[in-house]
Amino acid sequence: MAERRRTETTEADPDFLQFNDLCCESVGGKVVFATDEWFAPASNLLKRESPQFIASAFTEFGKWMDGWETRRKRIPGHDWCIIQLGVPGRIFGFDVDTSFFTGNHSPHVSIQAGCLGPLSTFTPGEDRTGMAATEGQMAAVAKLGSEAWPELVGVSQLRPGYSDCCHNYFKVNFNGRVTHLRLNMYPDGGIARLRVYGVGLRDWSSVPTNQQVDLVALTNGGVCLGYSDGHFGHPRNMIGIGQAANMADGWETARRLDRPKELKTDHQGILQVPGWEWAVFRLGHPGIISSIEVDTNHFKGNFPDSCRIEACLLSPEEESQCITTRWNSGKWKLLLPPQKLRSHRRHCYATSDLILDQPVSHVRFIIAPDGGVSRLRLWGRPTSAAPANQRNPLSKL
Ligand SMILES: NC(=O)NC(NC(N)=O)C(=O)[O-]
Repeated sequence: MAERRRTETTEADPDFLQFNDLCCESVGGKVVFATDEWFAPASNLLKRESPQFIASAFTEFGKWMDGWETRRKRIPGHDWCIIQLGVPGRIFGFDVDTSFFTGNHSPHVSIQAGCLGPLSTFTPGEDRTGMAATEGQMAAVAKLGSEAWPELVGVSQLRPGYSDCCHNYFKVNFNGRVTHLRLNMYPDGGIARLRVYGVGLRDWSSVPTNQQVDLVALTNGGVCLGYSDGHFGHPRNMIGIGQAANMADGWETARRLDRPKELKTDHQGILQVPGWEWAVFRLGHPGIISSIEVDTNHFKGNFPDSCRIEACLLSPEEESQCITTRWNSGKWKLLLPPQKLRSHRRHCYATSDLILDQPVSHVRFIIAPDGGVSRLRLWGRPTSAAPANQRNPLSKL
């Protein structure tokens, strides 16, 4: 039986793991080229789910592996692939996860970054019968000049995919906007997943100031900067693309242990409980929020009883202070008063439900007492207030 994995990070984990995965297939990331995909396709690198191992699974090419695995190279060179990020942005770190690749993991890796327009795919795809990508595909991809892209991770050793050492974390210090990555493995081998942690960077100059946009969306540069509990699902899932696929694609907390033995409600039917859970987001751009959507899709026996939303406008310096004080800022103002929530349902709040019409840059989403929410949408129009913070706000340095 599969082991239940802990979704929360620990103190020892790098801070960048809190950011969004910009290359996951669920946000539109795709592999556009790979030199070789003999044992397993490079698209597996971008799967959302954790890697699996099925001891009895074999294909006509060899052992079935849940990752990208090339053949043992018998010609000069090394294997590499080009990945198009689903959300272009700034990258703060990588996890090169070698789970289950033991004896066939790639011994070394490097990662380069490019900034270009969308590409169509050059991959060998299902054709794994050649020794490598065809000459035509190699010639087409050579025009990208990817071998000269800036290096975000220099040639580095990878640990094999045993459960206690399969995560190979690399911190990145690079200010540019990235659209594509070149992942090099030396000389060949297997990697289970590539996670690219960062914050989306949208070109706001092309967005008219009267246009309503979801200011917290991952695609628009929204990012979760703190939360009280993410036992079953990280709050950043709420700002993902489209509807949530299942409960794992939403924010879900553990059951709070301080719930009274006997529950009581107030005159609005809202439970009177001592505790709540919270998640703070920085918007992709400061703006005035005019409508809100809170979706409890998939959360049927575990939706929160109620929610409320606070908001404020913070400078980068104030943001840093808030992070060190766990967001106990005196600046929070109520945006959406407490609302009773319902099971597996989209709740839409119009301008008349909101009690703040000032520009804001950060929101605190509060649920009581606990439970799960699949999506949070904050529709509004961007204002000319200060641009979003560009450095890593969670950096411990
Ligand atoms: N037993 C293996 O995993 N062998 C090979 N890999 C696969 N996937 O079959 C290899 O040689 O790297």
